[in-house]
Amino acid sequence: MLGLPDHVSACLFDLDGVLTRTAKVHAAAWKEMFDDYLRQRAARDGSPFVPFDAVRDYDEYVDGRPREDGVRTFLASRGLTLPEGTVSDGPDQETVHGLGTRKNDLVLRAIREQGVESYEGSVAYVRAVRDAGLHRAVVSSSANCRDVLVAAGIEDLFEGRVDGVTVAEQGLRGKPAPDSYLAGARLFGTDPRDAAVFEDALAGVAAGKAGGFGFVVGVDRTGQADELRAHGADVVVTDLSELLDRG
Ligand SMILES: O=P(O)(O)OC[C@H]1O[C@@H](O)[C@H](O)[C@@H](O)[C@@H]1O
Repeated sequence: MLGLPDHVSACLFDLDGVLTRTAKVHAAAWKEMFDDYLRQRAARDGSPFVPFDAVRDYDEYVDGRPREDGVRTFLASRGLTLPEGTVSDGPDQETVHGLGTRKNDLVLRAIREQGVESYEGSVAYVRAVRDAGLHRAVVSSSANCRDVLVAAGIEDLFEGRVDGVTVAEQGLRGKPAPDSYLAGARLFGTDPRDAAVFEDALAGVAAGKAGGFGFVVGVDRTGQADELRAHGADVVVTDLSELLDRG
C-alpha cells in the first residue's frame, strides 16, 4: 500500500522539491545571485560572462547540498575559489559565506512574498506512512527547513528533523555524503537497510545510495529520471501519490 519493501520501518523525506514546492525558489535565487556575481567578476577581469544554468549547473553542483557547499562546488566548476569568510558575513562580502548570505536573502524574500506550498501527493503519502505506523523524519540540507515546514503547515506530520542547522552544529558532511540521512535513521534507532529515502536531488539520491539505505525513491520533478536512476534511485516517480497507487 506504500509501494515500499515490507521490512521498511522508517521514511526519511527531503524537503525542497519533495515535500514543498521550494526547489524552484532556491534555483531562481541561486541563478540571480551567481549571475550578478559572475557579471561583476567578468567586468572586473575583462573575461566573458557565462551565466549560471538554472537546470544543469543547479542539478549538478548546487541542488541538495548545504548552502556553502553549493557556493564552493559551483565556483570550483568554473575554476574559481573565494576565501571562506565567516557565518556572520553580510551580502557585500566577497567570500563563500557572503555569497551564501546574498542567496539566502533572496530566498527569504521570495518565501515572505509568495509563501510556501506543499505537494498534495506528498502530504497524502506522509499521512499514509503515519497511519501505517512507520517512523517519519525530514532530512534536508536547508538551514531554513523548520521555517519552511511551518510556513507549509506540515511540521506536525514528522517526528524528527535533521537539517542544515543540525549539519553545521554536528559537523556532518553534507549530501552527497550519507551523514545527514544516517543521522535521520539514528533518530529512530533504525538500521539504514530498514529505512527508505525520498529525494529529488541527484546529490540526495547519491547520499541514500552511499548510506546503504534499504530503498531510495527518486522524485522526478524536472525530467531527470535517468540521472536519478544513475545516481542510485531504486524507483523513480513523478509524485509520491504514485507509490500509493502501486499498492
Ligand atoms: O540555503 P538553505 O535554505 O540553507 O538551503 C540549502 C540547500 O537546501 C537544499 O534543500 C536545496 O536543494 C538547495 O537548493 C539549497 O541551496
